[in-house]
Amino acid sequence: MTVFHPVEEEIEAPAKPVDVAIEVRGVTKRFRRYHDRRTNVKELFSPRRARVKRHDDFWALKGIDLDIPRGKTFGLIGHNGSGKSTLLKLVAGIHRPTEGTIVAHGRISAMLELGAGFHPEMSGRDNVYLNGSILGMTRKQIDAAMDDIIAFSGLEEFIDTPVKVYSSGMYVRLGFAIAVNLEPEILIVDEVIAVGDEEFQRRCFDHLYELRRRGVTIVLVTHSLGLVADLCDEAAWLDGGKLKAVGPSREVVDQYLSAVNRREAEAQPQPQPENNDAGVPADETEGRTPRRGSGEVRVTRVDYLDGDSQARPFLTTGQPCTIRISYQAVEAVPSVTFGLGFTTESGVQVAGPNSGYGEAAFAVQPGEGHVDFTLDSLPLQPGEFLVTTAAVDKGHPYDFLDRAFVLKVRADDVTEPGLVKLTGNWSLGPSVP
Ligand SMILES: Nc1ncnc2c1ncn2[C@@H]1O[C@H](COP(=O)(O)OP(=O)(O)OP(=O)(O)O)[C@@H](O)[C@H]1O
Repeated sequence: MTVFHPVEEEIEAPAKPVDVAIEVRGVTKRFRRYHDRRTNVKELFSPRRARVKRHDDFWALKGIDLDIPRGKTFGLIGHNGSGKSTLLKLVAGIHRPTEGTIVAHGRISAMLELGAGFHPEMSGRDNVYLNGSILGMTRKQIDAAMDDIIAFSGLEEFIDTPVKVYSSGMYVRLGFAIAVNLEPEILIVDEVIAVGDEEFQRRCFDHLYELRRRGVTIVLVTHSLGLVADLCDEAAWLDGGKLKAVGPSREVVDQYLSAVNRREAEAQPQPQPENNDAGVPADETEGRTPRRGSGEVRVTRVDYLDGDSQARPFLTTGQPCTIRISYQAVEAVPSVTFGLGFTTESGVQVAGPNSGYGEAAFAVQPGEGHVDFTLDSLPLQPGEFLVTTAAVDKGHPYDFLDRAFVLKVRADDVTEPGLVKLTGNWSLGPSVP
């Protein structure tokens, strides 16, 4: 699990900048993907077999230029397969770049794949010595750190057992305990912390914050964007092996989230009243949602519009939006109050706005029409909400559709805990000595 790299190979320490821990220059990485394309007997004996191409070149990284500042915590984000782990492995010296150079100014301690860097037949304790010596530490130095490593790992009872019997969580515990306690100058962590249990993860993060305070350069790959925004000073976004953005972590996370949302919106068909069932109540399509009411006015669909009045498959936290309730009235109804209910899958009622009773109620003419509920800023946080619609008059239901629609909410920036985002102003009062 833990791979330590002393200052060596292309990771030389020239008398160069003091403010950059890792310099990545024009780095590309090509992987050969081998495959046997002989799929039938005829092909197997064909003389042309020799000319069949047996591998593809795959460029996992393309022309990466990056400076990772010394003493900063740096996050790498991007889709699955975008090249994050490959870049970490190049920095850790596990792979060599196909083109370009990587120079690391400092002793690297890396926590990459589960089990890498451990000898399975050796005990946890002996693996600590092994990793420590690879890192260039003396036995005395390792002895001095041993108690802390064992305590941090919580593996007191297993430390003299061969690591081959460890669970994946135990590997992570020992690996992280070694990586952070052997005084790295540059710590590289690839997602593996996520394997540990809740309590251990919290301890890891506390320790990462502590290392950060001590000025250790940390490079982190994670899919937790909140963590990147919180813990990291800067971040880089990789997309298809290319560097898409680099800069202050919150800005990069926001750009990435916007792009993910855009992609999702493009991938999903826009609800079209004529040919799409997306906004049609479930009972109309599957006959399963409880519907009640006298039926003079019936809700026919719900659409979600963005601030430009465009129908969207989802709405965005903090952005202006309109929820459009379409209805059909079989006769003129002088007083209709329209209402919406938002409920989580687990049944928590989040909000229930209505258009107002009595004087404020709408007079509806026969035929089709719609009512808009418009918000300057959507307070719902990302997730899926079940939407109930109601068309009533002072307690008399014309139409009530219980949780018949789904509203998807996405975020363009980092979200807060909870179902809703409260916007308000904070101010500090006078202090009393
Ligand atoms: N040793 C290898 N041989 C061939 N292809 C590889 C090898 N290692 C990685 N790849 C390919 O390179 C691409 C980038 O992989 P990488 O693991 O760096 O992505 P990632 O951004 O870390 O993804 P994830 O978020 O899923 O961990 C992938 O398409 C992967 O299949």
